[in-house]
Amino acid sequence: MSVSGETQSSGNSSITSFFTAKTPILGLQLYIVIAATVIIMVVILFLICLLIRLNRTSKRNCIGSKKSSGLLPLVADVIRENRTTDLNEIGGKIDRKKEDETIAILRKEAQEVLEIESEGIKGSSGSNESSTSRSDTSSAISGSNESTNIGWGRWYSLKELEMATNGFRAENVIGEGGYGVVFRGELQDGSVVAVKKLLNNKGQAEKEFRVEVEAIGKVRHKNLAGLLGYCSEGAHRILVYEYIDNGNLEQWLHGDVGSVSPLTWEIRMKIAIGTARGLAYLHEGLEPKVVHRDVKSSNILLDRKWNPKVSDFGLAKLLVSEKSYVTTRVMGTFGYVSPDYASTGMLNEGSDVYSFGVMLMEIITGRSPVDYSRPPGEMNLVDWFKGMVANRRGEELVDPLIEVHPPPRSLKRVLLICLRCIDMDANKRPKMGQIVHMLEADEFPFRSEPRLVQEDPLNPRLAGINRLQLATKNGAGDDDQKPRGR
Ligand SMILES: Nc1ncnc2c1ncn2[C@@H]1O[C@H](COP(=O)(O)OP(=O)(O)OP(=O)(O)O)[C@@H](O)[C@H]1O
Repeated sequence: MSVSGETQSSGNSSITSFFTAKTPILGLQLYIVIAATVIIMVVILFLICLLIRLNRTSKRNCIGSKKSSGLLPLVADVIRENRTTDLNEIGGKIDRKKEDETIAILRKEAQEVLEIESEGIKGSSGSNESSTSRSDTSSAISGSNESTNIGWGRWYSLKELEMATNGFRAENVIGEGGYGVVFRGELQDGSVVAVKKLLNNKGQAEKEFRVEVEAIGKVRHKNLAGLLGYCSEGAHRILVYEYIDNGNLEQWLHGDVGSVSPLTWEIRMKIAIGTARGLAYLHEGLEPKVVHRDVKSSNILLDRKWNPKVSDFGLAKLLVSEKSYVTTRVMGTFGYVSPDYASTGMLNEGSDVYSFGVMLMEIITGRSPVDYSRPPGEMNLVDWFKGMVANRRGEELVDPLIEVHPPPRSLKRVLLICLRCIDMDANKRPKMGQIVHMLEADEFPFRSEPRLVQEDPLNPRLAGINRLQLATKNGAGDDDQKPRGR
């Protein structure tokens, strides 16, 4: 018993001395080295597990997005993440729940457009000719070897677009912008499209062009002019859009429409809200978000029911979601570009919000952002507008061509929305989703269907502006749905 006890104690002491023996590692005792190694391994294992977990989550998100791709724009959780704390609204706080509802509605609207298209039903403009649906267009030349379905839309051959536009004839020209000429085109089945022939002075490579167009083409919302497809042959770069048949907002605001504008206050607000919805969808309903970069009245197309459709994605660039801005060449149109974007070239949604604010001022006043024909203090719309509001002369801002003035409370609210949009501090500007919500606030009495259709669209007072040429070419004179000057 005592021998075995001695043996045991000598065993214990040899184990102890083994573990307490000094090692070559910094002269530390063995048990300390073992303990440190174990701790390090546990930490490493923990980190590996964490990484695996994170990786799985991101893959799941990716798969989620991919599942929604194809025809469906990528709708991501980024909407929630993008929400800033800047929710102070005029006269109170924006209700977050309502804001959520707004985003949900935007998503639903996008989904509806896709469903309509996939069912091959005509678009929502109410006109037989306008808003040719993608399915219509797809079926237009089905059977042609040259046509290719590209998932979200169509690839068009140069030949069929030449045929559609009578060889890109001058008579088919709807208008010309900084990026090319827009033609009215009629496909073989009679459906009408807008064919935008890009200047391609960049000599953009086919692949680069295709990548950009593919990204834009998937975007669908009832307040966005939908891209139906494209053509890329040789040096030709052509975009094919749904045709919106009632001109653009600039023409209606600044064209010769007579002494009373067909754009009543209610119609103007309908246009403002629809435009805000389209932009909110670009900013908050897509992943990666899309900044338009050239929000202005000539890029707001109108259908016969005064539904606005934001057009011209030629300038739109996709933003990578991790970045809050991208630095790029300053683009946009004089008078609409936010001072921060112009001076730094830093682009984010706030630049669009500023431009939207200027456009809202234009909608209220009927004045162009820059008008050299006015007295010096009134040439710059933003400066004049701010001065008028500061001097409590808001009532005088309303376009004299608006026959029935808005209720003072509604007017005041919209004036203040304008001012918030053009805040010099880009971070203080509201998000487009918030603007939708503010514009739709209950105080506005324009929930009911506005006076949509006015009288003679061929009013000679409109003769100088493009829309009349458009209307005439389209045979719009026979359609009693079209807007009329009074
Ligand atoms: N999908 C469309 N349906 C009907 N008309 C269109 C369509 N897209 C553009 N237009 C019209 O074609 C004309 C030229 O448009 P475009 O977008 O090329 O130039 P812009 O907006 O006037 O100038 P910028 O290039 O500086 O944006 C405008 O009158 C516009 O209203």
